[in-house]
Amino acid sequence: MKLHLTAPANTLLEENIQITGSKSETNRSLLLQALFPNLRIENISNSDDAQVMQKGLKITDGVVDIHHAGTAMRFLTSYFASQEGKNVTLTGSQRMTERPIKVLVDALKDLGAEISYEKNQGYPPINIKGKKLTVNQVSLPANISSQYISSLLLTAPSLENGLELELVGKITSVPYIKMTLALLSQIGLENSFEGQIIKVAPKKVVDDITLIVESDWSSASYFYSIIALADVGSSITLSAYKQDSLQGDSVLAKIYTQLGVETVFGSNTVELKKIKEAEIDSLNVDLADAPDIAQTISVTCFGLGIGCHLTGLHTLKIKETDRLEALNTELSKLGAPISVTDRDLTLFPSENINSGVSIDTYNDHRMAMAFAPLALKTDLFINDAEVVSKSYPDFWMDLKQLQIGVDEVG
Ligand SMILES: O=C(O)C1=C[C@@H](OP(=O)(O)O)[C@@H](O)[C@H](O)C1
Ligand SMILES: C=C(OP(=O)(O)O)C(=O)O
Repeated sequence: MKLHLTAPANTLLEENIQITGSKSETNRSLLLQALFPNLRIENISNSDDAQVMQKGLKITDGVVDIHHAGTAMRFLTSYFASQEGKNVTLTGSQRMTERPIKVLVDALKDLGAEISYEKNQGYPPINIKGKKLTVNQVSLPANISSQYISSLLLTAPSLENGLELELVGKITSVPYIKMTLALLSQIGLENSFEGQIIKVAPKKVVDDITLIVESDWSSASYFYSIIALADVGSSITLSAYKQDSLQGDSVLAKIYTQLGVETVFGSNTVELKKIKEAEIDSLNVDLADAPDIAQTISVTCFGLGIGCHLTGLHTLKIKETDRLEALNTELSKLGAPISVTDRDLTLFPSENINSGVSIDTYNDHRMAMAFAPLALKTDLFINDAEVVSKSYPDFWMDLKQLQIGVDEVG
């Protein structure tokens, strides 16, 4: 599906939007619910990634296809490795077979797991024969993906002797690890994170607790971008959000103040208000803790005509696509003066935005959603726009609610 996006007649916006639950919190909660069936979950994400996770958790034998869902791939690996009697092959989309999993598989093998590669060493598909894991200490590199660590931590409480992880090297995407531990704490599972060591105690039963998933902050980023590009005085209210979020991407509230957007927290809402034009020439941010908002921020800066220097992007090359290359290619098509390395992105200030450009999305939901706000500045096309369903199936409907023109073209 190719979409033509055009500016709303009035770029002074005022709207309320309900956003689906965080896919990160949902997929963690679902795994915990599989281990402790008396847990309840509210505000579950309606994303594809949450659906494949739900389906995957029900399978005991045979092939589990998790499509593009990185969290499902990684979280289910530890889960199945520790489930005695289950024998599954975990696979996914073509891109998933290019996203590395060796660090996690090596750690699980050190704990006694039986896992083998079905095609390329170090990559899905993998075959897992579930076993009782009794070894409880392992070390693993922490600078490639935090999902390997969260995966081990989520399964840890169900292991006979719990788990002690030693994280080697600089730890990346730290808030996601803290989110995992916070959810364990919410259901009464003892854990600690000191320096490079994380410990989780074993437990067989937990109290009847309801986990309430906060709405997705990465999804909120596209509305931050829209408000930053809209007229001063515009406002969008998003629900359901809270100030003490578990999601690292809530750092958006702070980052976007530099782009003229104020965030006002209500009892379960955030109101994003454009209070002034951005007063900086260039935005400098380290996104090692919030890699998923790199695309949004670079496109906002381009739309505002300001530059940016985004660092800490070393994980972007192994996500749904090589996001650094994809941003370089698509922003260049729009006329942006941009350069990327394998860990940072620099955009120079420029006034010109080419119109009528077709943005390629590379099977990456965030490519589609990050470029969409540019419709406030110029008309553009989004190729394969259905990719948004990976995390935010209602995205295009919600844009229409803002009176942005969203029209399917042949
Ligand atoms: O644990 C999670 O829910 C996630 C961790 C991050 O991945 P990395 O740790 O690989 O950066 C993030 O990019 C991804 O969207 C979700
Ligand atoms: C990187 C992402 O997802 P995952 O790694 O879970 O596929 C994302 O949603 O931006």
